[in-house]
Amino acid sequence: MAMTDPKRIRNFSIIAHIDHGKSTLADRILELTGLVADRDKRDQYLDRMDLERERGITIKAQTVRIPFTAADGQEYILNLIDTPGHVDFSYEVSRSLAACEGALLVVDATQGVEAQTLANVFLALDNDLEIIPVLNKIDLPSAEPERILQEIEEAIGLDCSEALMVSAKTGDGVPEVLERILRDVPPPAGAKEAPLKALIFDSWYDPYQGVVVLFRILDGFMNDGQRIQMFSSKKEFEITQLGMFAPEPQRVNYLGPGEVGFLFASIKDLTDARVGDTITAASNPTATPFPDFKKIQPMVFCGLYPSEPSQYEPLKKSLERLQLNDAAFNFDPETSQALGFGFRCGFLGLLHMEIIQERLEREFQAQLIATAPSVAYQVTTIDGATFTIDNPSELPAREQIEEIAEPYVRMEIHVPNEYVGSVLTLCEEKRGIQKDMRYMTSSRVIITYELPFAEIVFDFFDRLKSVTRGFASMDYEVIGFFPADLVKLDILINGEPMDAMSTIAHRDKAYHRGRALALKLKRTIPRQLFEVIIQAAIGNKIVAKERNAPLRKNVTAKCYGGDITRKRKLLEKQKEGKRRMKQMGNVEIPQEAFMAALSLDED
Ligand SMILES: Nc1nc2c(ncn2[C@@H]2O[C@H](COP(=O)(O)OP(=O)(O)OP(=O)(O)O)[C@@H](O)[C@H]2O)c(=O)[nH]1
Repeated sequence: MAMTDPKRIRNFSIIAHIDHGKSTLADRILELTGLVADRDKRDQYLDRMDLERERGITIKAQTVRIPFTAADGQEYILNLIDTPGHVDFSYEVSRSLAACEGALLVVDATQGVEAQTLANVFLALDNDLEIIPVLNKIDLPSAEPERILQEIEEAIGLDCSEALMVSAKTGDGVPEVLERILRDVPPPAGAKEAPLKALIFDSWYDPYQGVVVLFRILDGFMNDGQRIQMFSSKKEFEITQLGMFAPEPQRVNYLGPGEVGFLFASIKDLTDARVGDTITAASNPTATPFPDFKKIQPMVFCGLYPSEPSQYEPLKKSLERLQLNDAAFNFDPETSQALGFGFRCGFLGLLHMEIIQERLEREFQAQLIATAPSVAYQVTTIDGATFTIDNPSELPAREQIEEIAEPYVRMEIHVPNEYVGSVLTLCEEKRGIQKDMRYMTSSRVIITYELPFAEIVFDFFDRLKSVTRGFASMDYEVIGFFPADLVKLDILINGEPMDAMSTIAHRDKAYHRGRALALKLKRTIPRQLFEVIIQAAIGNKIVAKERNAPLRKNVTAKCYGGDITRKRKLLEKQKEGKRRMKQMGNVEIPQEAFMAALSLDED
């Protein structure tokens, strides 16, 4: 096979707010170009993992090479590079975009510009991409193409006079999308003679082949069998297989400038092929790697403990396997006085954490106790040492602390104007500092706040959703650590400190939180055969005390006169609860109690 002339290549992504139809449009494109025959067709071909399909989100970037005969009779190669669709993965999105020259900006014609539409557009503009506006779902009676086009022009400043109107569902307008990509997305401009320079925009672990690396060549070319070097670590590997997804993996002997492909090189560790790194030739390395390579840092942490000590080793193995496939996830052994031996795990954000926890339970059937998530804090002690803690129980004693700094995010919230008041109230309650508020259109407002990340970890998204009836969309990025007046809030059960339940709170809120948490725990921890005293403490000061009276009779005796269904329900519920109980001393504590800190404000 001859090397493809870069003039005949177009590399593009699809960017959109969640649910605006990115995956559906990708499916129609594959179908239209004959890549996925009807009988193999399954919806949302690009979302390969079951979990992603169930949740309807795209986590791992996937790419497809699409041969396409244009109206002018010429053969072209379109490389569609899929991007992850959630804020937690914005670095991965930006690296996928860096591998392209253009992007289809898909906007739902019934919804308009949302927070992640804008965030993704900015990432695309940062990467100098040609942006093609595409209005989707025009088959729906509620579509308002005129209004939405105006919104895009006003909010983004993008010329929409030639915007495409499509229905990814029916396929209407999709052929025009392909022709437009050929016309407007510039072909790649790389130098064939220059040293090899390729960008890693995705990588994952395959149990049979080791690490699979997806890359885009900027300059030079890559041969099967070649020795390559990872620029950041200078580690060298020999390519054992070079290929491309068409859409199934297909082996090739070489790839040239502008091409997108995958390689295997007996790489065992995903951290040796990080997204954003530059691949070059071991014999003749490039002097100019891709800029902005960064090792992504986890921002949210929680403890994961086996519910039985005998499950420690299996849990460790499961975590190791998950880590193989996710360079952004990390874990270290930790010991809790209350929970015993377990692991401190770090995630990019809350969604990432949920996904990992779900995968653990699903794929490895591990029984877990997860502690409430926390952010990292920077602590400076009076003797001048500064360090980061990712577990509230590690906070030194008050008298040793000079300063505690917590991470802040800058958040943009898009909301119809009737909900502005509720959003402001919520952000103020969460210690936010308003930075900006402007009308995007006469009825939609963009509110910008700086907020402590810790406050977001505690139930912010659910609250935002409920106060705006689901009409708000948001996007955020971490902007740095800032000092705050923070204290540790401890929980004691029958006088024993429960280190796994410690949280860090702002001094102004700690007292109220302590009381709310104690009350919530009283409700969550089932009554036992003896009295259970639940206390909340700040330093040595007890700020709340609740008491669960001992259980005297059989639980079912509590049920009203012989209502058998209710009785059965209660018993089933108890059984369910049993699976996730942790014996602490002699008190049985259910999983929900460890998460109690997350939803205090609703009560
Ligand atoms: N009526 C109509 N529905 C559509 C159209 N395109 C997509 N949908 C529906 O909109 C929903 C979201 O579409 P997806 O393609 O999953 O959206 P997405 O942007 O890929 O979502 P994420 O993967 O979560 O980012 C699905 O239920 C689709 O069936 C369209 O043109 N018309």
